[in-house]
Amino acid sequence: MADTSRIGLIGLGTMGAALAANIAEKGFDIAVFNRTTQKTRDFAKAAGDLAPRITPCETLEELVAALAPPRAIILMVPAGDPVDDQIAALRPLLDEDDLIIDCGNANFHDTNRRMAAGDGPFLGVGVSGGEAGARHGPSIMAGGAPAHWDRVADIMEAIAAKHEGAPCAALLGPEGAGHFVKMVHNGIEYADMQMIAEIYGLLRDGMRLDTGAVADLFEAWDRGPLDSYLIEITAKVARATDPATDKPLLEVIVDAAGQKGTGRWTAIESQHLLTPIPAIEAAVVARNVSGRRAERAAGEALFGPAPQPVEIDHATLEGALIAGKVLAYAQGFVMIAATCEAHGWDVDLPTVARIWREGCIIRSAMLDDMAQALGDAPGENLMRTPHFADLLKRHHGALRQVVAQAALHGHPVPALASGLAYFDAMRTARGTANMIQGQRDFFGLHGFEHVNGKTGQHGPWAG
Ligand SMILES: NC(=O)C1=CN([C@@H]2O[C@H](COP(=O)(O)OP(=O)(O)OC[C@H]3O[C@@H](n4cnc5c(N)ncnc54)[C@H](OP(=O)(O)O)[C@@H]3O)[C@@H](O)[C@H]2O)C=CC1
Ligand SMILES: O=C(CO)[C@H](O)[C@H](O)COP(=O)(O)O
Repeated sequence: MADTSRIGLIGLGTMGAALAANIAEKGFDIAVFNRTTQKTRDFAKAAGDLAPRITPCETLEELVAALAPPRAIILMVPAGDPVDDQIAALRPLLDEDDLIIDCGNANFHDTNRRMAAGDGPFLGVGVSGGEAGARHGPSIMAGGAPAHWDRVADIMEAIAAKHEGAPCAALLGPEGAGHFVKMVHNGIEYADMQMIAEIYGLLRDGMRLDTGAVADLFEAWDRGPLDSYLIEITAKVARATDPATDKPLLEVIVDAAGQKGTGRWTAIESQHLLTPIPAIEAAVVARNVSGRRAERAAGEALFGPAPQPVEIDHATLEGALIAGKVLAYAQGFVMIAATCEAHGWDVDLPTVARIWREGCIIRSAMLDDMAQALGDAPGENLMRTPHFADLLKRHHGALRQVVAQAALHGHPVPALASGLAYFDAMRTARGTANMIQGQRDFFGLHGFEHVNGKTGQHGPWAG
């Protein structure tokens, strides 16, 4: 096998196959390998015009031999042990300057560990956009050493989505910075999806809209300030029919959401950092609750169904989603900033907003303004930047209406409610934690700070 391919890829699943075809289409010779050989053969057979650029390999040795040194090999396999196992199998076959690029949804702590191991050049690269994005232009969030990124930047930029001609791909920082940003991207994705699902619930159970009317509404919203990929596909999902039953597809999909870990990791990490991201956390919790189907049914049998009819005008629902979305993104950006500080990384938030503008699942027209706002006010919470503060001033009333009406009529809207609670808490100069400090001191003599500035103070119960 001639060592002529520019790059290798392991893992021809949903994402790997699409990414490999994208790479070949952009003119780079690629060698591919998959654990199950038949998949490699099927991929090569289906390659059509791209076949001359693709070298299918049936062993790792063949893959390594097919690559021009210094080699670069993408891993597109499930996060966790499969990545470690694949690295362990590959490294002995590679030269010491050959580069392994993990393009899966790795936990960034694992990426930090793999880089620190010093077994050879390594990049941790988050890829977003699902199968279609991987095939035609994803958003690419990389972490690692600039010298390693430079070796494959031309490929990554060629295959990435473009926004106004600029590639949605960037080296965001050292170590696991790319996988960290992808993780927070997914956390925002969870919140965005959950808020949309909550509004869908109000339309379905509160206002008795059929799926066609739901689709019409989301299509209309996609032409306004909410213009985004998730709103667009929400309309398409609502419009779809189940071929087996001819019913609306949404009626035959079980109401229990799956999850692969990135949302949960975001929530866990935020707790370690003491950085509040309640809308994202609420969305993770909502997925966990969704899985408790038998318990929910038992609750309904005991207490009666919660959701009651409610009338909320469409403009108010739209305004609530606008405010909720801004607050979810604001929480995600604050979390990225906090982590950068903790790890000594210097991830540029406007760059993150720009490379999310196209290709990724949370792409949204609002990200243009977010990139601008974060650039104009470095270090500021997005919710206090002039443009988004103005949006929140205009729409927090709608969010409040929706959360209040939902609560009064028994509709669970945890992400919207958490977004609102965050907004209210972050605009309340005098909070209520003085009571908590008093209680802590009462039962544990933990001490409190006096308003006169003296710390380590105690109440009259001490001593
Ligand atoms: N699907 C999506 O929308 C997105 C997924 N990702 C991430 O991309 C990665 C791949 O996801 P996706 O393509 O959806 O997954 P798929 O399940 O479609 O494919 C997984 C691939 O990994 C291979 N594989 C699985 N386990 C092992 C193992 N232990 N050792 C070697 N190879 C293995 C499979 O090979 P085999 O054929 O032998 O089973 C298959 O080729 C994941 O980290 C995922 O989180 C990132 C962005 C979006
Ligand atoms: O990374 C992605 C999108 O950006 C993947 O589709 C991921 O699987 C989504 O997360 P989950 O499966 O937990 O919903």
